Amino acid sequence: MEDTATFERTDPAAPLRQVGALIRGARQGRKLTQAQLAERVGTSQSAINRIEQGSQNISIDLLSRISTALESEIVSFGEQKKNSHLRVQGGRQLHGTIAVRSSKNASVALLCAALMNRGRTTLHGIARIVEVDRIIDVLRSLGVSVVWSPDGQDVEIHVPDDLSLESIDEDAGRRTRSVLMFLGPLLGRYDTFALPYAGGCDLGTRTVEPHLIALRPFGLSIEATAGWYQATVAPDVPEELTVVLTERGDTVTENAVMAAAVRDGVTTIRNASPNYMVQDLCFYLELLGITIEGIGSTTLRITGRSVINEDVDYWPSEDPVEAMSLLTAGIVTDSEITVTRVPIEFMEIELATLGEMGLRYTRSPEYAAANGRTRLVDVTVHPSKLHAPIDKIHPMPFPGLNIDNLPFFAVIAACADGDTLIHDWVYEGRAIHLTDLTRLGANVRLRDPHRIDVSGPTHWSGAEVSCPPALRPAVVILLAMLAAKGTSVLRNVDIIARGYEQLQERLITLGASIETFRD
Ligand SMILES: CC(=O)N[C@H]1[C@@H](OP(=O)(O)OP(=O)(O)OC[C@H]2O[C@@H](n3ccc(=O)[nH]c3=O)[C@H](O)[C@@H]2O)O[C@H](CO)[C@@H](O)[C@@H]1O
Ligand SMILES: C=C(OP(=O)(O)O)C(=O)O
Repeated sequence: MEDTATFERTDPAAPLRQVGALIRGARQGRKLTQAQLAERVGTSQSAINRIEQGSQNISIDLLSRISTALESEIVSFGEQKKNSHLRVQGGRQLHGTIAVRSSKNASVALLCAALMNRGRTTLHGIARIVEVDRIIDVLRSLGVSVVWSPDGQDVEIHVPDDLSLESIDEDAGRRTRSVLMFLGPLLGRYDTFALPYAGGCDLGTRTVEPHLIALRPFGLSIEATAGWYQATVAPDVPEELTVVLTERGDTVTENAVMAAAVRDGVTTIRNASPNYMVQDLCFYLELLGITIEGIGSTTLRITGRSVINEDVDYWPSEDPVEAMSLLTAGIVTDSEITVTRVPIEFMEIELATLGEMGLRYTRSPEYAAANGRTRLVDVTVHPSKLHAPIDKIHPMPFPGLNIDNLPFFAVIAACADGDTLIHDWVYEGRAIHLTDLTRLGANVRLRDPHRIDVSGPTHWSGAEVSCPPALRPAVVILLAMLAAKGTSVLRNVDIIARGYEQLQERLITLGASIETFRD
């Protein structure tokens, strides 16, 4: 077995944390305490603790002694990147407390929005995930200075007067759908520009048409040619504008909000998404001096400024989808765990639905997130006898059951007594990935590309599964492996890091047995 790290991250503290996590994983895999490992390599337990946390520099010499003690090559130099896989010993109860981190979707929106500010933007506690790295790569290729703090927690962004649009990192741009959110900020600054076609999860066709419809009233017209969106911006846009979105989509709303923020005028946006990432974006824009009425509703009235030059600090709020993922880990392993910092406004329907399925849970009084606006609670789930809901489970734009939280109901329904119909009307191809649960013993039947029937309870059994090429289904399979007695292997798990920061390592702190290995 090989546990190795390759250093590709833009966050300077990331390699240390990555190495620390690999050491912790390999040590736990060999059932050694920190004190026992310290004794084997001739150092102190506290030094091993700091190394595992990624908060202490480590010499090549000590690294090599640790590698020998753990019979594991922790770091390889100069080799090609190898695919990562997970080996899970499932069927164990989890215990303890785990905190939700900030969201992928707000982080990427805020990074794009920072393009509008000529002053300094510091984003605190930003999610350290691959999706963030990709957007940062694109920003840097445009000449934007993006600097991580030494502890890797915060990024400071300075935008130059002129962006080098011609040198945009095409490859990074193509791998993230969020690059679409450059449209809104850029149309406030340039008459013509080009962006590479946007990527994202393999969820079936995801149209860009709603973005083009939303931005047309701002003067934007787009021609799609050979893998590029060629944008042209007309000059004479009326001061007072009303934009009606044809879809209540999250990133399309963010694009319209940014286009409205970066112009002198008043824009009313109807059928806006009031979802969590849109709210985070609006809170940041308010700090930039933009007036926004109706935050959290479907009608936004925005008074923008064509020149924005403010030094601001912002803390994106906690991720409701990560909250759902962590709660699901507790639910499907029949455990009592506490998930802290749950953004409750965006989890209420999920918890109500779970309550109807028999989940016993308790929640703390509310407290404020670091942004001072989002309401958080701690949720403790208790082992429960689950039953299928009477009605089908389906998502809706906020305030409905979150579209990205839906896949977690598949593995939960598989633990519940009875038949559950799950209807993912949103994505053309996501429900299909959930049929991989059958590999672990679940009874999941695909009615059509949008609907699955799940019959439980499941007698889970360990299996080897190739990771689905979609973020949430990938995590759903991993969580099912935690429930399945015996050994499972999840192959090619790199996609998980697109949206989760050190998920495997954090599940290990709850008592999960997960080992990372490479080809
Ligand atoms: C970076 C980011 O923030 N990504 C989120 C964002 O992606 P994003 O905003 O890119 O979502 P899409 O535009 O792909 O919309 C998702 C799907 O929902 C459909 N749709 C959406 C709204 C609506 O009123 N009617 C409708 O039919 C779209 O046609 C599409 O098939 O929103 C999605 C839906 O919440 C989430 O899964 C993504 O995690
Ligand atoms: C679909 C998702 O994200 P993206 O829009 O980044 O593909 C997701 O977060 O589940």
